[in-house]
Amino acid sequence: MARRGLQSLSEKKKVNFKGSFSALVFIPRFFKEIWRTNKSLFLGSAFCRLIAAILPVIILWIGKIIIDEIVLQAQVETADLSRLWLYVGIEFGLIVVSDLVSRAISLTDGLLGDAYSIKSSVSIMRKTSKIDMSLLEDSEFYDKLERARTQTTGRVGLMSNALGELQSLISIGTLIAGLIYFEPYLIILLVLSIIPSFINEIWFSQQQYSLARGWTAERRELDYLRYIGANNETAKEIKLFGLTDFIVDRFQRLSQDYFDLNKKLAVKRSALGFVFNVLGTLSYYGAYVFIIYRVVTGVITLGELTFLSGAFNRLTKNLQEFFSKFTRITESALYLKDYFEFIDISIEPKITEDQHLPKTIRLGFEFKDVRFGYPGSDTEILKGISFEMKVGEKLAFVGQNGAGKTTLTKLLLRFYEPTSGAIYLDGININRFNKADYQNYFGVIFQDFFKYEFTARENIAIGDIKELNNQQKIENASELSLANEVISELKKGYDQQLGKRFAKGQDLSGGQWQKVALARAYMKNAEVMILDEPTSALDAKAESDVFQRFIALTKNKTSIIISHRFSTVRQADRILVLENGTVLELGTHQELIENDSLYSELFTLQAKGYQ
Ligand SMILES: Nc1ncnc2c1ncn2[C@@H]1O[C@H](COP(=O)(O)OP(=O)(O)OP(=O)(O)O)[C@@H](O)[C@H]1O
Repeated sequence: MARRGLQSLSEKKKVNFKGSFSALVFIPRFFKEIWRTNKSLFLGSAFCRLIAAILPVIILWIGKIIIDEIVLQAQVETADLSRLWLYVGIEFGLIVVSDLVSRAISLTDGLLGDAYSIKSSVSIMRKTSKIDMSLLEDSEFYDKLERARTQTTGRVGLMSNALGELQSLISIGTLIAGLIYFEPYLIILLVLSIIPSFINEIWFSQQQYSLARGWTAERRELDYLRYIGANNETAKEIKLFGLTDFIVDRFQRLSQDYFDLNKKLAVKRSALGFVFNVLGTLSYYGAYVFIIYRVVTGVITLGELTFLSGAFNRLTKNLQEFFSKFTRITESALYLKDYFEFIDISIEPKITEDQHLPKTIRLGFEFKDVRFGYPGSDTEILKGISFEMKVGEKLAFVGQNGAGKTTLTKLLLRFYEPTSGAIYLDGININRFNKADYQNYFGVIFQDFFKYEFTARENIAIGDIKELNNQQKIENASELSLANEVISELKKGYDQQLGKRFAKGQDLSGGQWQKVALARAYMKNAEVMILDEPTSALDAKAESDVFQRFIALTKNKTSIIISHRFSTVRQADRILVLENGTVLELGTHQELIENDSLYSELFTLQAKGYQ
């Protein structure tokens, strides 16, 4: 097999220098967000950093005064040490303050980081909920979402780094002022020592980001393999089908490629980093020799030597740190770009949603020559669907697997828009209504409903979450879906945690989960009910019970049932038979049986099976 990863890096889009610097424009907006997260913590952190920035030069200065005082007192006959002890006392005080301030910085950064992380995670969740399904299924978009989501800790790191950078800048400024005051020539050596490591840092972090970004899709696959390889939901099949080696091999192959590329880069970075560091040390010793020479020739004092060598040493370190932090900042700023681009995705509807949603349906829905293919796929799934669903009508969708039944409901629910043709509600194109209001019109249970690992009560209330505390409503809904039978057997009843993920959780059987999920559809008195294979996991008796209740409750209510069970389907007012994305037949059970086409064939086949 080709070494997919190694080959693919060069093929992947690389981010250039300009790209990484341009991402810095997001920094001010980032700080605005942090500022809004917690103003007092932000101010506290900024204040502490300002103190921390000017402390080094003051401490070095006091050190110089102490040395000069010692030299002076050693030369006089009757030494007066009182001033010396005062200076030592001041230095001690400054060291204590320095320690206190650095702890305060860690504390405020930690708290601010946590608060910001919560805020940005919430923003991502809220934004995701507003985004079209078609975008969420687009892999390029999904990668962006993943980068925005997984880089939360990176953004918190960016915050500390960026604030630290400002601190370093002030610190460097004060130290340089000190150097210039005594020995301006030392600046030249300083600049020389710093340039190589700066270039080194920028170049490598650029490569690192390119690698990480180019590999988003593969990392997503790795995460998925890691998930299915060690997960209680997949354990049964993995054991039974002996899939461990298959999954582990796939994981290892993919991660080895990434590891190799990363290793190559890390080794190069360390080796060159070492060489450039030696250059830095060399320039420090150059400066040191120069200063010693100046002391010996009597140009500067011993105290000034301590100050200058200390300041030079600190400066080279600070500058190196400044540049490496700077590259880390440009690197994280690129992730910031992903985050803001995600948050800024326009969710403006393509068509003005200018129509008022009718309180109740007057005429019904009409599909007019609806065609549709999923985004990113060339296959047309619905090929010119036209039919009417009158108000109060119970319609059943029937057809073989993949015929397009669920897709039809997804269009009705406006998860996707038809490629051509349109759907009308009381004669108005449904995309003219406010989407959230329109979707609120429906009570739905999906075929692939989600099993929320929440309590039973919450699982049901999800159908209309603002009614979470309305016990009566929850109980009514669970009676209709037969979920009450399941809940009465749970140790903690409605408060029972469901699923296995959390402590004291109790898992349910497929049919039991389905009853709980079905109750969601009953939570609101929706205008339209859609049940997509709601009873596939139920036993025959439960299915019949559930449907009797459904029929009674939805008398004169507009509803759609998708089912493969004809005992259920035949109870609908009319049945729409889909074949390969087209409407094959539409009529009552009796009409279709007499029609002697696909429906009557499938019905007879199933009826025989039950004999
Ligand atoms: N998100 C998607 N992206 C691309 N293709 C999809 C997507 N969802 C469904 N399809 C394709 O659309 C076709 C119709 O699927 P749909 O789920 O509507 O069928 P269905 O009639 O409900 O089938 P079933 O009885 O198996 O539930 C299938 O060929 C399926 O592969």
